Amino acid sequence: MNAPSLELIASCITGYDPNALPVAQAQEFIARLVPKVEAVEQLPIRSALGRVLARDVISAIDVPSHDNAAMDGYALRGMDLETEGPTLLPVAGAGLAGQPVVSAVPPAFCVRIMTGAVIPDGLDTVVPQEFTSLLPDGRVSIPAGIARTGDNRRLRGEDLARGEAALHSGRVLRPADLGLLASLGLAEVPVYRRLRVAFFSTGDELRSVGEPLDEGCVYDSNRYTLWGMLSRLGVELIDMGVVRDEPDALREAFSRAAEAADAVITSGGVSVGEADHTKRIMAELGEVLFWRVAMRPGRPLAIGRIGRAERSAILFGLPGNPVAVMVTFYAFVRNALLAMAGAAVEPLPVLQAVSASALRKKPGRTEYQRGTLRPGADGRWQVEITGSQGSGILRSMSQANGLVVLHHGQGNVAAGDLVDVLPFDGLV
Ligand SMILES: Nc1nc2c(c(=O)[nH]1)N[C@H]1C(S)=C(S)[C@@H](COP(=O)(O)OP(=O)(O)OC[C@H]3O[C@@H](n4cnc5c(N)ncnc54)[C@H](O)[C@@H]3O)O[C@H]1N2
Ligand code: MOO
Ligand SMILES: [Mg+2]
Repeated sequence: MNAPSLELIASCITGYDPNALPVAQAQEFIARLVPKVEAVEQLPIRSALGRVLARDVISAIDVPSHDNAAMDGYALRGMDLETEGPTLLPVAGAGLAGQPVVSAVPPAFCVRIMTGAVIPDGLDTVVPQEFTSLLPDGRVSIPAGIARTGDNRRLRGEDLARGEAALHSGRVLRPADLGLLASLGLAEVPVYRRLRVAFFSTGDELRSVGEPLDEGCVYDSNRYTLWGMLSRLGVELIDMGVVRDEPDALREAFSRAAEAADAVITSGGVSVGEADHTKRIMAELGEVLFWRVAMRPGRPLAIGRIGRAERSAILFGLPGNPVAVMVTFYAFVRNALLAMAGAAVEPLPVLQAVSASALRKKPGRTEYQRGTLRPGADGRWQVEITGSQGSGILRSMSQANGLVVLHHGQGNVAAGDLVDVLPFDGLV
């Protein structure tokens, strides 16, 4: 991969300011920076759920392969329908799904037909049996005006015609897609190899769950939120644990991570404190642009590359504060990893909701507030902020079901104003 330098990418971004980069510019920068995996593997379709399709899938057959009935009833020729009075037709045979009518249907005859059965040649209309009556002489009676030519007929190729693209490369395969692939008779599909993502927490104060909590320490929660968010993206996870705020330990961890992974995510040590070595070590081993993104939470953020050119990994040095980790993941890392994995990244759904309270907001940065979305009595969505918004307060994140996005240029919000909300369900 021929990777341009970070400075070159940065210079392409208009009005680039490393001290207060607007979120949209940071996203653009990252989109230019990330390479896409190239290796492709062939997988049985069930194993491909959640994986990224690596080639367009073109249908080799018509689906369905024949015109067939959409209802249980009688198949007939539309031209035989009387306009005045009932239509009376003798029955020439029966067709079931998988057991077609074998002989030709004579003119002015109908056949008994079940849903999914092939419509015999020459017939074009299906009348549901509940609209008909069977006369003692064996003829079927269809009242006038209840049937029209072409009713209840599913046409050959109406789902997918031979030669049509069923799915495009970059598709993250969903349950309906597995069904669609199966309906084409495909047992396997080509998908990109899974993206490998290494992650670790940095900080002398961090203890892992299961360890005693020493004086002045906190449990490492970032590896759990990251694990959760990454798991939902379907990437291969390499959990490298907690790394102490020591340059040698960090050097060793970064080198190992860059060898093993396509992307490395760390939390902590990217600010200006005395133990904030992460950024410096990243710069020593790779190329780093340290931004103060104009956002809250998540202002300090180190993005770059690490390792040798031919085996370099993309680096996301996230701030240590637990909510900043999640917000920066949603704002930048999610889409970047999807793009690296070969996925066609779809814009996230944004809802407009009525803010239940006034919100203080300074123009000139993007703010993300944790909120609860509920349907309001007037049919509009309502959003209420979930308590303290400090970037170390995980509880208000856990209580929320979405992030209120207060945009770069936006100022204070009054109670009753409409705000944009990113529902968590769409996020990861
Ligand atoms: N003088 C300045 N100080 C700070 C600034 C600044 O601009 N100037 N920015 C603040 C902001 S905003 C953030 S966010 C943090 C980012 O700090 P670091 O990335 O250096 O992270 P740490 O200092 O290592 O930790 C910050 C905070 O988060 C806790 N933490 C860290 N890792 C974890 C973890 N895995 N699990 C749970 N909690 C974690 C850590 O104990 C600290 O309390 O800097 C501000 N300071
Ligand atoms: O980015 Mo920091 O999270 O505002 O505290
Ligand atoms: Mg710090």
